[in-house]
Amino acid sequence: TTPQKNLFIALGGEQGVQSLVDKMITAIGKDPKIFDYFAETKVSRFRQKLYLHFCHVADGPCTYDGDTMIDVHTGMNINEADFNHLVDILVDAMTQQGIKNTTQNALLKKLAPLRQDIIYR
Ligand code: HEM
Repeated sequence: TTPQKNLFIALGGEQGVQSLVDKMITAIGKDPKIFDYFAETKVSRFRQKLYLHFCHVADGPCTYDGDTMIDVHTGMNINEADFNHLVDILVDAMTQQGIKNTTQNALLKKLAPLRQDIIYR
């Protein structure tokens, strides 16, 4: 047996990742610090694309067909504090869902390199 399963499976598969995305969207909707960025966002598309993106990043059986991280975040001028804040929202969602720390860290490690494509664009 392998101690670390496929990350997508460890995150709870389709249901688990969908639920993470839903929790994040709920949290963003109530968040005074970053809600303004999303004020004009079409939630149905964001929900679908964020799911596909996480699924793809976590080596799940998905093809991400959304815009590139650079393209989508260009013009937003997201700073480090706001980036970290969204990561905190993700961590809270994973913790609420009972995802263990090693699994949380594995996803965060895969997302970390994207930071440079997202901030100060
Ligand atoms: C690891 C961090 C992040 C990832 C993986 C990520 C990923 C994504 C994805 C997959 C989309 C959908 C793309 C599409 O519609 O084609 C998206 C859209 C968006 N992201 Fe991010 N994002 C991250 C960080 C952030 C941060 C820190 C902010 C702002 C504080 C942000 C603001 C937005 C907004 C406002 C949209 C919607 C754009 C629109 O309305 O079309 N993102 N992001």
